[in-house]
Amino acid sequence: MAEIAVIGAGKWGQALHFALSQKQECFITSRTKRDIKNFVSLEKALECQHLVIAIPAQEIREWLKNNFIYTKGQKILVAAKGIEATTGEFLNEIYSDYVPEKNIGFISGPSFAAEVIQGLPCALVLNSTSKKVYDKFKPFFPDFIKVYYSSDVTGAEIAGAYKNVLAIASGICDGLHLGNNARASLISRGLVEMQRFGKKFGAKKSSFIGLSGAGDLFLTASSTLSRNYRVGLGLAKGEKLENILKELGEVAEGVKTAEAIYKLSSEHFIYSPIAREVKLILDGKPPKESLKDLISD
Ligand SMILES: NC(=O)c1ccc[n+]([C@@H]2O[C@H](COP(=O)([O-])OP(=O)(O)OC[C@H]3O[C@@H](n4cnc5c(N)ncnc54)[C@H](O)[C@@H]3O)[C@@H](O)[C@H]2O)c1
Ligand SMILES: O=P(O)(O)OC[C@H](O)CO
Repeated sequence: MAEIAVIGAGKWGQALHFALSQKQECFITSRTKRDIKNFVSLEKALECQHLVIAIPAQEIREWLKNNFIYTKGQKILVAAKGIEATTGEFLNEIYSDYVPEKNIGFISGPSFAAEVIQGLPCALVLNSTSKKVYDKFKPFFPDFIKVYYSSDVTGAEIAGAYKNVLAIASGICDGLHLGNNARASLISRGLVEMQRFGKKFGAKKSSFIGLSGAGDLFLTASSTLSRNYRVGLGLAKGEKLENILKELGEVAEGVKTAEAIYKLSSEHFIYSPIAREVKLILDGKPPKESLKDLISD
């Protein structure tokens, strides 16, 4: 029996499959058949003792409900970064109905799939309340990926999801040609904002200044390799969200996560001005008006 399989063959699933195939055989599966080495059926993938699930945040509840059978005590790594918009639930809350906490971990940190799939150096954090999950998965990773351990699942999840919303804001800022000063201010205020949001849910401060927070935020909010940043660029040009997403053809988790953060911030009275303006812009507010409101706040 193979040891490890990736479920979901999008950009990140394929990059993780490439990385995890360096030291051992690694299977991959997805809902549509792909021409990838070691592509197998879902049934076969689920027989593996170690699973890496790279299905986007907004889809995972339905996918788990319809496809997931947890009978073998598998160890699971969740590779998505997002918060469910309809409920405001974090991924660890959704997965808790299916997988015991001691057998699940969450990947975070700056990691563009396009670079990982070229074997370029990368540092990730494996977040789990059980260090045994880290101990199991760490040996599977290739030498070009350094994997750190953290027990702060909530902090890593919030940081990874929130930075996508801030990357949209940063894309808008650059798309409006507001300059480097403005972008640096936005990113640093964004870091404070996500930390404040995380505190409300019991996240550790240290997660926000490390790889999961600042690391991933600096990466995503300053590169056109980021889908979320590119959504921001399109919005600044006045393009319709629907068209931007169609052209992107890949998931930009920040779009739905902005809704989730807006909902959670309203319910828990958290001051989240940047995420709020991103949500309003996604709903049609002109970006220049948002800027005025942010500065005068
Ligand atoms: N691409 C990156 O650089 C990167 C890096 C780190 C984390 N992530 C995160 O990983 C997740 C996946 O991103 P991606 O880059 O692979 O996106 P993608 O758009 O390239 O692929 C998404 C994949 O999910 C599958 N999928 C979508 N809905 C599904 C459903 N209902 N059932 C089964 N499969 C479904 C699609 O078929 C596709 O293969 C996102 O949460 C993203 O934020 C991406
Ligand atoms: O392309 P994005 O914006 O989904 O970002 C990808 C990763 O999360 C970067 O770490």
